Amino acid sequence: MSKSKRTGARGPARDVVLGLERLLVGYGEPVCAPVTVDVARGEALCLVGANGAGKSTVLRAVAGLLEPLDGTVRLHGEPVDERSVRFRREVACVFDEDAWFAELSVAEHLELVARGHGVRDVVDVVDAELESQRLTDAADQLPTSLSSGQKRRLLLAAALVRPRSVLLLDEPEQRLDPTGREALADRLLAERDAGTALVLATHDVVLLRRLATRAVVIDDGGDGGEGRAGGTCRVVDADEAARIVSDPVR
Ligand SMILES: Nc1ncnc2c1ncn2[C@@H]1O[C@H](COP(=O)(O)OP(=O)(O)OP(=O)(O)O)[C@@H](O)[C@H]1O
Repeated sequence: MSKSKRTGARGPARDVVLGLERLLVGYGEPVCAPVTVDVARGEALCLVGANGAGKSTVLRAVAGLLEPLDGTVRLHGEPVDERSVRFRREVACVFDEDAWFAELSVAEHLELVARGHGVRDVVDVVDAELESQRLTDAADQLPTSLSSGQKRRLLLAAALVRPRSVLLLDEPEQRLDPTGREALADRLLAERDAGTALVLATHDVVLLRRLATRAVVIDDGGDGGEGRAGGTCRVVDADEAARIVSDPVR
């Protein structure tokens, strides 16, 4: 695929949605070097790096779930505030969490999320997403009775039945079989091309190659993630990121 196709809306008319400015994250101590990057409508920024590099921690700060140690995250130029209605309306997250109401079925969960976000035609929207996630046959099951891959697809469905301009995903490929990974890549590509700004942590080079417009490579400086003295966060193009993920010792 040509670079111009993959870079989508990048260019003079970029409409920046998210801005990370010398964002430093961690738990008391930084887990990685500061990161400065922005993401526009129709772009997908991938966060790549070894286990423990800090990808989820950066995502949590972008989602407003973790106070940065330093620097800022801005949504449409305003500092991120997870409590703000605009932020919650615009930002959908797919994190690795199992938070289900024990007594609600798969379909009822999705209907609750869609209704809570003011979606019209809730039943049609939920049915379409169940179909897209291959969960139609499981619509009446309780989420706790789903397989781990099905639970993952339910989390994704919950983010996709509601309005959003930003989609944050933490290793969305986890626990999906090859068919599920292909479907995920197709779905996220359509999402990106519809104008959503995506930020995702991933180890999946296929997803990276198909989806990324740019990437942040988080490198712990070879110290196994304990110290950050030699660590870097580099913004690279998608091809460079794919090379690094395919061959991490380079
Ligand atoms: N709640 C926490 N409290 C303290 N340290 C944490 C916490 N969560 C993660 N860490 C540490 O922060 C560092 C970065 O973890 P993080 O989960 O962000 O890495 P990651 O790049 O997402 O890794 P992976 O690819 O394994 O998912 C690790 O050293 C981890 O042990």
